[in-house]
Amino acid sequence: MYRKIIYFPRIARGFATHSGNSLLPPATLHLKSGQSFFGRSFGAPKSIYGETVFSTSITSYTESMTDPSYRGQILVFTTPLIGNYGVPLNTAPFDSEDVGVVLESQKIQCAAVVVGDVAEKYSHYTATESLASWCQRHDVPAITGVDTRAITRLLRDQGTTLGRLAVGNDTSLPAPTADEFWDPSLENLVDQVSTKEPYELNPTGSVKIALLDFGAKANIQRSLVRRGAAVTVMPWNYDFNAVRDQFDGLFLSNGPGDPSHCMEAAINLRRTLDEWNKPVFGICMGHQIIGMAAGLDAYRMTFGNRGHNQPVLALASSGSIKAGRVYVTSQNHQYALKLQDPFPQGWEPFFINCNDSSIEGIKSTSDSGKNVWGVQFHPESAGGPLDTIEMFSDFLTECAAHKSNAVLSTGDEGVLKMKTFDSAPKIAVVA
Ligand SMILES: NC(=O)CC[C@H](N)C(=O)O
Repeated sequence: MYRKIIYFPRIARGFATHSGNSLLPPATLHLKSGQSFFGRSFGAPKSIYGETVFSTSITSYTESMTDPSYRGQILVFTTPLIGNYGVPLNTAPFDSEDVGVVLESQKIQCAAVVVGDVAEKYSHYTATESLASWCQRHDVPAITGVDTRAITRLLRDQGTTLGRLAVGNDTSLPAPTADEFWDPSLENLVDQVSTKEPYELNPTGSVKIALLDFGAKANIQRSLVRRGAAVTVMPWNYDFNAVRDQFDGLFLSNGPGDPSHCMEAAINLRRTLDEWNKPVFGICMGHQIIGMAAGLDAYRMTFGNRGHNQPVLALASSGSIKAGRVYVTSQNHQYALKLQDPFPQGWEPFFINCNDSSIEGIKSTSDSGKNVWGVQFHPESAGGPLDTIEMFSDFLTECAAHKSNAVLSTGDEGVLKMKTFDSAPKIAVVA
């Protein structure tokens, strides 16, 4: 028996927002647990199913929405006003670093977005369109005018919940029955977003990195390329062992869905780790694959961690990371590695989450003869803090250690941002 709870649209709070605008078509978010939230549609005029998750990030809706790890998810933003800085042109060269996009991939990856108040007017010097027009152009439905706090409190209590966003005429249909909901975690979403063919970025770079693409965010690629790496991006299940001698290091990217669909990659990696001693670094899904190859289990968290202010405590020192320090990190995950005692031989916990004590990183022990790191969070940010960005330099420095002619550069993300501002039009202050 599902509880039937009805939440009515919020009263509009801002003059420049859509909420409560009765000219917009109706939209309803149905949760499989029985609750329905009524609002207005500002995206594509179509209805979808997905997994309803919330993000506590206060900025970077553009980066989150283009992150392939959000594939299949109905993304609820807890920040009430979303869209106020619009959306930039995704192919503009200003920050592309030769990876082809400004945002995190070519298109919107999440299934839908849910916001309290969408900003109709936007203002930013790089913006070329509104959030609403971007969603419509990418055929992604969106709802505004719902109580995102109420939705988030439900999701925190009952966990990530399957949902349906019904738009327009579909809002007059009854809520779907339990078996009509689509569960994206049953599918191998990685296979849907990973590159089908290998390709190279910055081929003249002197340190050769193979990147297994589980749904890589562009800023991971930029963070490697900016530091001087040549990056060969490979499908997630590529037989890296057949070509590994050509590379100085292996990188495993982030990616959507349940990591157990990628067991094949963990088995391949286990062989790599047994037979190859060069550095390996993994982020989020990549970290989970490293853990599975090391013999750890991954489990599904209640509501995961999605946001840009997740504190993690370093338990060990390595490169720029100092044991005992807390780093603020960007995160987007539903699964995590299980803490076990003892840890598999040759491995140790690297970071732990200060809020929920989940594992945030693992590394090979210093006496293992290996250089392997996995982190559950996103050192590349986009969006979020750059506290751990130097982990890319740490990784590439280790990859270059056996080469006499390697030329690496500092990433200088902060400096790059200043350069971007140098070329910006003057900001007019309106009284
Ligand atoms: N961002 C990621 O790589 C997420 C990894 C995995 N899909 C999870 O949800 O835990």
